[in-house]
Amino acid sequence: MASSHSINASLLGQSSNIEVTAAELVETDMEDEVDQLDSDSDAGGPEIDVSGKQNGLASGVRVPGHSLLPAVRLENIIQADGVTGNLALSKEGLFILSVATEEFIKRMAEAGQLKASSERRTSVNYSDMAATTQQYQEFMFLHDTIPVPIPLSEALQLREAKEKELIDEEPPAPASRPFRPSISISSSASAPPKTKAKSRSSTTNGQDKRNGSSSTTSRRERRSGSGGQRSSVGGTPDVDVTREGPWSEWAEMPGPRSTSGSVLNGRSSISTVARPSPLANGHSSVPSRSGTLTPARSREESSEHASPRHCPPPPARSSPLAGQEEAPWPGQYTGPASGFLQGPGGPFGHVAQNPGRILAILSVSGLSYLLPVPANPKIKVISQCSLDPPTSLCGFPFATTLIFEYYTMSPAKANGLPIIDIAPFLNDDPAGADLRGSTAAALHKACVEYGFFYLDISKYADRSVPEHLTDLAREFFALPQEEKDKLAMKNQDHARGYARLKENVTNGKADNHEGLDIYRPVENPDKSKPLWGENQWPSVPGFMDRYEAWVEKMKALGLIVMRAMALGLGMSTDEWNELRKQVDDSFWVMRVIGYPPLPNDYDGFSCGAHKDYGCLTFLYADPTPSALQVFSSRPGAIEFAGTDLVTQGSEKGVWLNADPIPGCVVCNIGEMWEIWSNGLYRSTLHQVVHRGSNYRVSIPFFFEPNFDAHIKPLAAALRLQEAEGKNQPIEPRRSVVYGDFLLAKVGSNFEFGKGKYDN
Ligand SMILES: O=C(O)CCC(=O)C(=O)O
Ligand SMILES: [Fe+2]
Repeated sequence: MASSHSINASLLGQSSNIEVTAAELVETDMEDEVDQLDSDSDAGGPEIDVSGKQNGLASGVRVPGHSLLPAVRLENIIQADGVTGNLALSKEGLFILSVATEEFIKRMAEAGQLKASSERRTSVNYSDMAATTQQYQEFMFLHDTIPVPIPLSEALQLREAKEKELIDEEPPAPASRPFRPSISISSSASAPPKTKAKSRSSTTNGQDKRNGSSSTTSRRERRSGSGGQRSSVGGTPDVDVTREGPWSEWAEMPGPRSTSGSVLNGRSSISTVARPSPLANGHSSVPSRSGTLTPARSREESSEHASPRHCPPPPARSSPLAGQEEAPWPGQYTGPASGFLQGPGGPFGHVAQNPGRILAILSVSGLSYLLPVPANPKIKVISQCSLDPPTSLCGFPFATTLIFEYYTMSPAKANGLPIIDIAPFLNDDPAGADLRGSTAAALHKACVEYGFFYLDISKYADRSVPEHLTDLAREFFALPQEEKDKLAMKNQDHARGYARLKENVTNGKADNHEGLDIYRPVENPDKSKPLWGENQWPSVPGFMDRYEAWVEKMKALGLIVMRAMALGLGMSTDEWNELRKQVDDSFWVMRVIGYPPLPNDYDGFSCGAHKDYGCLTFLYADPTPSALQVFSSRPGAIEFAGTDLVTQGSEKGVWLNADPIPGCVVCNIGEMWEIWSNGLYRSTLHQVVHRGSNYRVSIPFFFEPNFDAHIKPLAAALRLQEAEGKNQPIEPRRSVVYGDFLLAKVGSNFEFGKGKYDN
């Protein structure tokens, strides 16, 4: 025990500036494990050759075909964790593991070094390593293992306040009562965040402003209350696309990682049992690059490994949804180590700020509690843990630390946004015709009802590709400001390039993000013409190539989805061919956006409420939860929201979290589709409110019509509306040439920067 404390202290503590991690406050019994590992070697176990000489290598030299990591060390770790059960790892398996581990060490060390050098330091310290788990998707799974340190005084204050709050909320149970951990969270804590209902006038061509006072535009339309009319479409198959989809794929995958008090050896010492998962044995699973946990083991197998010592089965009454279908939590796990203790709003700030994945720690000094799980149908207990033995830290007794994880119903179910698998449209296999029909119908329904949906592209694009793009984006955003400013939009046509933090203004308020806009290249570029300049690419190695490849992929996806939508609208082949001609040379735009956390007192949003003005947006975002919000006035959504109704324009509704789902992009339709569909499809308001502690990156790709496309209501949409309206002829409403429409928006940006454009 002492050994781990001393290691922690040496890592974290400077006598003048003592820092502790949240994990230290949540004292665990992992010291036992550390001691045990140490004692392996102490007791004459295999010598650990840290020099690599065991492999005949000079220290520190990586030679292909050899590993610096002694196999015996890896074997010890694997055996100590019981990772492979009774199965032995072959020599090759072990070797590959050690090579991969070396690669991991290298990458993480490089990431830490990058952070240190960005602050002009020569030594990489703890906080640099902790920062990597905030900044790089591939290390985010270590979020709780290497929590960002907070000052001791702050941590103690938070803990004290938290304890006081808990004691105020519920009296301790009689001492004789059997220990039945539970926790009380006020129901308001589980409700979606209250976002300010912003009062904005309804403008048809809302203008964005840059630099606060300017009259320039960003690439978003800022309209409120001007959504497309909702109408249901008769005769369309009513397909429920909120299917298991990726959920079923993940059913065998671990959900959120068990809260780990472990700091140094990276092994979790806390187990979960309420929802059987490979984590039930208390081990950190092997992460994929996305930070999701990959090894899929059967439920039986995982419960076998459950440690009864740490994992009492949940009380029968623990879950108000007991017996209902268990759904794994797919999003990025946000552990108490940072989110809870450091989240805005102090203790429970995390809870309030992150509905959907509520975690709570109850540290009790010598008391047992029976606190009722709130009778709130939105809350489902997914795991609980108790830690023993009783211990103390910094003089504070910790008789028992309880950790509960709650989450509201799975986001797809909670937010109701459909998940649509595009796979049937990836080929023309005649056997897939039925599936294509139902997918097209599902798309139609999603566009009528929400204007937003998840597009499952897991069979189309490897997840690692956009993940890598976010890493590249982080590299770019981590550059010194003056480097980024070299790509300023004003150096080109005022549309292509980099916009600083808060430069983009929505609804009169500066957005708390920075971004890089890349547009479809044009022939004969001329930066003196709006939109007609050249793209400005960061010099980050690989950036341009990787992003260009993604653009190609997304352009092709645009055509695939358009075809599916044409089918959903009941268009004939000829009609589709006509529509295709309007989008086959898309004047696409790609944004790379970086969002620092929104300051608590910030009078604005990460990205204010707006509608996208083009055709289709495919949004890939890192796994940060509770950032992108979609406005919905559907009755189901309102019911879910309870009292959190907000008014946007003339509509009452609710902001739903559109958290990322692995393998999916969030897709929404822009205003061009409102025109094509004569208002049948909705272009929906959305906003970003990123209150997490990490730096969020998103990469929306805007698949737009051709520059010269003449957009007007499609005959198929009018037919549908007429059928619905008992065959009364419907007047087409609006029509625009896309390029003119775009210039009207972005042109004013140009005028602001350059003086009036005169062609
Ligand atoms: O970052 C996001 O999640 C959304 C960004 C967005 O809506 C936009 O750029 O239009
Ligand atoms: Fe948007």
